[in-house]
Amino acid sequence: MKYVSTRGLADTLSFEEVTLTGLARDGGLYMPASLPKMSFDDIRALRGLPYAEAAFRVIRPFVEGSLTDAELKAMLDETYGDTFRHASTAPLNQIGANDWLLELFHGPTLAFKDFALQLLGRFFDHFTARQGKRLTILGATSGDTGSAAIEAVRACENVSIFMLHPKGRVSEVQRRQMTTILAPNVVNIAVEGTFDDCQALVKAAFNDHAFRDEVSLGAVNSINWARVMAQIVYYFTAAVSLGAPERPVSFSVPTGNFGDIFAGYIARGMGLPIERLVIATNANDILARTLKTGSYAMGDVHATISPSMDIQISSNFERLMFDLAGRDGAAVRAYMDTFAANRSFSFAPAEYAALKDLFSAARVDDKETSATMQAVYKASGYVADPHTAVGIRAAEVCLPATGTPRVTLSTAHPAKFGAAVKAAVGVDPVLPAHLADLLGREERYQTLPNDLNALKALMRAGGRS
Ligand SMILES: Cc1ncc(COP(=O)(O)O)c(C=O)c1O
Ligand SMILES: N[C@@H](CCOP(=O)(O)O)C(=O)O
Repeated sequence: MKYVSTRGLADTLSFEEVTLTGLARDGGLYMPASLPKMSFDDIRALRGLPYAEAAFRVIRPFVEGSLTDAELKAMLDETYGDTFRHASTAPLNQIGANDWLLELFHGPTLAFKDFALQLLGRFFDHFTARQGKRLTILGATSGDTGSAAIEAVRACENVSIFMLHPKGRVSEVQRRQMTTILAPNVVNIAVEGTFDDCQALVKAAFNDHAFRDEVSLGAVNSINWARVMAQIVYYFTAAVSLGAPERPVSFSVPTGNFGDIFAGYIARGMGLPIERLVIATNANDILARTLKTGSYAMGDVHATISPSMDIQISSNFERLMFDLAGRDGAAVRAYMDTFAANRSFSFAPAEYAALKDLFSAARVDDKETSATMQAVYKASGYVADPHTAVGIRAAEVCLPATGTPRVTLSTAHPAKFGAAVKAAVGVDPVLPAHLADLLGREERYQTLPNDLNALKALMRAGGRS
């Protein structure tokens, strides 16, 4: 499998190279040169398989030429074996006659990010050892990627990680999940700014080619194709559990950086019968507005009770733009240049029509999020986290109540957002045993202004200020 950049100017790479490269050198994101297809027979054959085996069948074509079957199998068995606390890894939980939650929070850091990052850590170990290379990871987090990435690489021999989070804008549990990991290869940085500022710093560091080569920069955000790839799998396992390929399924996906829902879009492109994909946003609604108007226009970042989605610039949207624009890198460059200059651009009419054909979208504010948490709790006793509640409400708004099953991705454990959950439903969600003493652990992190030079200096000094 070969990978091409959305901006059309960077080298075509193998899976191994893409995984270690992160952002393409032309500033774009890597995409598979063509999508592997799964026939209805292939999809049917996933029924009842252990998660790791289903993952093997879905992921195998994407890594072709970089990993042998035996290597991939071993990594998937390790990733989805003991590290997840639920026997079915990604269980479905029925909360209404036609409504299911796909619970993706049974991994070590209690959010869907573990599905991809536990695997990515193993790819890093394997490829850096094979190449005799060290990697300096620079990541940005609105709360969940950070802890999942740190957990995944803390024991990697050839990797160090610098993780940026927006100061005061992540929950206490999220912050502590990152800052209490005191391993020598982990540096946590609170940036005086928003998640978008953190993500812009990461991209600016990658676009500084001299610096990127000097420190051998790598990515754990969904900039890295391997992240999206791993997240494709659970769309297949959920859909076949509900009767696919004979019965189509719709998914509602709490969305920030557009990575998780983009994985659903890829699953559909591979042949999975997905009737509708719903983009569920909180008050940071750039994507819902884009669906309504055809213009992708930057707004202000609002702090919400679903803080992991407090994002305006959705990194992976560029991957969709690439497809909408007929995989024309020059067209994507023109859109991104217009966006950089004006903070907005408008899709050509045919592309806008295609976008609306592919996705629905809804904006769910904090009041509706809390009301949804209350309604779900009252109806079924289920305690949903606020991000999941955004997804549940968006499914209600965008999808018919009967017919095609509605599956909402449940992206985080409620205990990560205890204060918001308590305020909405009066229940104090309990952290699992391995995190029970989290609030008493020693924390270590540094604070930096939103400044690339300050960040580069800190990284050059190995995290010692
Ligand atoms: C709990 C939670 N839900 C949803 C999202 C949105 O996912 P994505 O950024 O892939 O759209 C995030 C962060 O990315 C998250 O941490
Ligand atoms: N919500 C994310 C933001 C980063 O998204 P990513 O999927 O690109 O890593 C977070 O929790 O950090």
